[in-house]
Amino acid sequence: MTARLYLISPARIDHPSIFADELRAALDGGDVAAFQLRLKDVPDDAIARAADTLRPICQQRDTALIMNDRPDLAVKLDCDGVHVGQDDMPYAEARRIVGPNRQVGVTCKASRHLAMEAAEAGADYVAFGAFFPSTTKQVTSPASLEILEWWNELMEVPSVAIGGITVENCRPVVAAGADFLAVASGVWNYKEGPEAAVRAFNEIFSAHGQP
Ligand SMILES: Cc1ncc(COP(=O)(O)OP(=O)(O)O)c(N)n1
Ligand SMILES: Cc1nc(C(=O)O)sc1CCOP(=O)(O)O
Ligand SMILES: [Mg+2]
Repeated sequence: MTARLYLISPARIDHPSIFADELRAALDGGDVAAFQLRLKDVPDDAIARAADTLRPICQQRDTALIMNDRPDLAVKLDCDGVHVGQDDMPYAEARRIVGPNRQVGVTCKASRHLAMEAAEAGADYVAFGAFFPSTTKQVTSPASLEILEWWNELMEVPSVAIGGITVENCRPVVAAGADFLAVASGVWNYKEGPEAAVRAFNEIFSAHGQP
């Protein structure tokens, strides 16, 4: 299987209806497996407004809507899943809140042990990072491609690679066997715009899948 794109939102969406046009454009660029609503330092009612505006766009394109950090809001706002980090809450607590029918993804940084633990507990995917310096988040755990290769050889649970991934630098990450590439800045700040970025990522993924 070749890689798929997992799009991460900007940390602030001040005008959901304006951002909706950007998201539509991005999803017009091609396949996007998931869109994570990753709003930081924003009140719950603003997260709810964004989710309500963006959910139908995701549903129309078959893109899973994933809530960051907050399993309670994933349920309340009818998201397809939640992503939790090591400082958010344990996997088991997130699963208890969202139930069996929503996805739970877990940040595993650059740790084989954390990833094994999450997969064995039932996580739907494990996220490794950061593969490159990021302008979105100050990253503290540089990850190397070997962890993706090792995981790909050994495990069925999908891997997500994150951190500073761009159209220009993504090829080795794809070749290492990541199932999903999670990208924020590399799409929203792409020189030719989000639609062109998603198209370019998908062209790289398809080319890699060719015999
Ligand atoms: C797909 C994906 N992978 C990793 C993260 C990072 O989660 P976390 O460590 O909880 O950091 P914040 O994103 O909450 O700042 C993610 N959000 N998504
Ligand atoms: C949210 C996040 N988590 C990371 C990790 O390493 O766990 S890196 C990161 C930032 C992702 O945005 P960009 O694609 O702009 O670097
Ligand atoms: Mg988090």
